[in-house]
Amino acid sequence: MDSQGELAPAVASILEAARARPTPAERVAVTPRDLPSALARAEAAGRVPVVAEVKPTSPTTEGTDERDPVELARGMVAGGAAALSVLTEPEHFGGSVETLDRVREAVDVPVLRKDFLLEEAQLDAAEADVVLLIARFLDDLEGMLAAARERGFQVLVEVHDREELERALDAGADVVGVNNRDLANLVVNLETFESVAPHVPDDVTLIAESGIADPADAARMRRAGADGLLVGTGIVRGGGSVEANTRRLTTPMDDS
Ligand SMILES: O=C(O)c1ccccc1NCC(=O)[C@H](O)[C@H](O)COP(=O)(O)O
Repeated sequence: MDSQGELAPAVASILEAARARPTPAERVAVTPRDLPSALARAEAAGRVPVVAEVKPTSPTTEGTDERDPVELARGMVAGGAAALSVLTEPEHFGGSVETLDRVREAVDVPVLRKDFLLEEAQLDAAEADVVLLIARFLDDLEGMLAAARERGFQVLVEVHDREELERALDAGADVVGVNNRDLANLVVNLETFESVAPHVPDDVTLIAESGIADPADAARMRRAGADGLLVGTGIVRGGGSVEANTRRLTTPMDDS
């Protein structure tokens, strides 16, 4: 075990690749589309607020999705997604900054850059509306949060337990994601969100991440307090078209 706790070999490999990635010299400045408002608008329109993820592959997925990410993104928006997430990590998730650029150009909803950012200069690799910062991997979370906001980004701070939640709140996070995937073994368990959510203040936008496979899972996460749901696999590998899979999740069940 290291200072970041026990990590699955795939996660250690993701971090090693992130440390080795070259950083851009020029600083970006973005005018973001607002994520909390987009989630609220979806809810007001009677939809479950879903952030749908363009996720070509991952350490827990077989094969690579070769479909055009822009077509997938358009299908997700047509299916009612309030916002999108685009993986930009290339080595383990098949993502790219170019994909993010193309998707953001093609849609008008907020787009989250999903990556494993470890240092300030890595923020400058892409223009997105929201960037993900994973509390576990950032000793100076407050510094990275400030650096991201200075560039105009909104920030989703990801946590996995109450201790990380306290660090995120102390650092000033106002959008928090609780990831149901255990970084030690990559197993997803929706109880993770349920155990952390009650401790999140009401004025923080709260997102449930990972392992949401069907409308019953979505309703369960909403009942536990999620303002938004981040869904990748259930939409891109869900059996039907991406549009149909997204609509299935954005349509409330009777009890949600
Ligand atoms: O998805 C993985 O296999 C994975 C492995 C190691 C670290 C992170 C990983 N996923 C990142 C994510 O947080 C998810 O892509 C995202 O929350 C969507 O999850 P899902 O709906 O379960 O695809």
